[in-house]
Amino acid sequence: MSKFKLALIQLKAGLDKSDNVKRAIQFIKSAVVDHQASVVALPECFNSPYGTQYFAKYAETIPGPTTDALSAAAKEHKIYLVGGSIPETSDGKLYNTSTVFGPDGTMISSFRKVHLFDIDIKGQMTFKESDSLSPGSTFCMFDTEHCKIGVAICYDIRFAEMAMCYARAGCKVLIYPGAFNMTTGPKHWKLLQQARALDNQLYVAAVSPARDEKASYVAYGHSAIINPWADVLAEADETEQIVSAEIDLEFLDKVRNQIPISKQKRDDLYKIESLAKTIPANQ
Ligand SMILES: NC(=O)CC(=O)C(=O)O
Repeated sequence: MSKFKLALIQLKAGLDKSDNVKRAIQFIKSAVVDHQASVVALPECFNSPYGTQYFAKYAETIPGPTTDALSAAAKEHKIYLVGGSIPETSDGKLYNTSTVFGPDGTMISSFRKVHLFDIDIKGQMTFKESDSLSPGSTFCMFDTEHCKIGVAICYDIRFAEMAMCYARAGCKVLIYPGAFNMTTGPKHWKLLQQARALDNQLYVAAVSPARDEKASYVAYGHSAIINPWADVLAEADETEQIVSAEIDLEFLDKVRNQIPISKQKRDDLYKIESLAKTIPANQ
């Protein structure tokens, strides 16, 4: 069980929620039949366009119609399914939430985006998820017969500590449903995946919606799977498609044995107090 196939579905999500879900389910079948995937992931906000003006309108409870469809698909195809994310409504609040289903269709975990995407790059990209969403405050990791897999959403990939926590907890694959944009995507999307893969010597997969030039928020696309050596194993262009790659846990062990950084960490030094001791008092 040291090898398995991971497939990412770069879905084009439009205004019609039921059509988005229907097409996601068709693509899941194709990920299994055409790519022999046993772990499949959908993009961030796959049942709704991405934008603060849409979250309330498209939000559902969990469980709800969208997650019921995901559960049935996971059961039908006997796969682990990382259900991208959907706008979730709970106790009068909205969250950007990912759900994970096991091969029997049971929801085995869920995750609410913990770092909300609030940025302001004047004249290029201003976005304030916190205008409508609330952040989650727990992580999400699930066991498979292959390895532990961690899930986080989009902006969460910028926070190296979070990936490190997952790695230290034993995850060997991190899956990020995400929707970077045309300002940050070309510069940061792949670099961040490679950085997290290399920092933690694990596999990183990031799965975007396909690009829709007419949408109010234009997603970058380029879903990708990176190995622990930071090689790009698979990368989409901007169009709707599936990309897949083999996850090889023996290769991961080889990299970790060759460059054994996790055993060489100096946790005794990684504290602000250790800096204070180094800096002469008069500076
Ligand atoms: N959309 C996001 O959450 C993050 C993003 O686009 C970025 O970090 O850049």
